[in-house]
Amino acid sequence: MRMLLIHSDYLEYEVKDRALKNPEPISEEQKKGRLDEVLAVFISVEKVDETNPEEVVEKALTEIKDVAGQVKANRVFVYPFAHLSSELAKPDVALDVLRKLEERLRDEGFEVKRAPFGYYKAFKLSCKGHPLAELSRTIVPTGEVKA
Ligand SMILES: C[C@@H](O)[C@H](N)C(=O)N[C@H]1[C@@H](O)[C@H](n2cnc3c(N)ncnc32)O[C@@H]1CO
Repeated sequence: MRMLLIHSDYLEYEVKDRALKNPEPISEEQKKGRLDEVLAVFISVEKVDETNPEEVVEKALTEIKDVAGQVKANRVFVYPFAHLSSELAKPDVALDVLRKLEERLRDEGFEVKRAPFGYYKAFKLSCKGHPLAELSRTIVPTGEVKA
């Protein structure tokens, strides 16, 4: 899994078109979304993650909690983003991982939104620009090699 974490004044998105034959079903209200004062986490779920998705979710949770603690963010925006890796996991595995990560972040007390999966989306982001505002993390199941 590859994550790009951007501490932001806000992140907002608007669904434009489907990017997969079977995108995630969404309600009318999910077609647009915004969070202010948010840690935006752009995520590519990778093929290697398929060997142990549960472990990758927990490792991603640990990393996000660590960064959120450092930048003092209590809101997280989980944003499916297929452009951080050339070794993408299958969509059904990726969606399951992202849904589980969203759930676990909520368990830990974060206010969480997740952008819809399988769509082209317009988005606006305002990065805060402080030294920890732009970070990346690579996570793999134990025993796998980071590409
Ligand atoms: C396109 C661009 O504007 C938009 N932002 C986009 O990336 N859309 C992606 C993700 O929502 C999702 N998706 C599919 N596979 C994956 C994966 N392995 N990991 C994460 N997302 C995935 O399916 C879409 C097409 O790849």
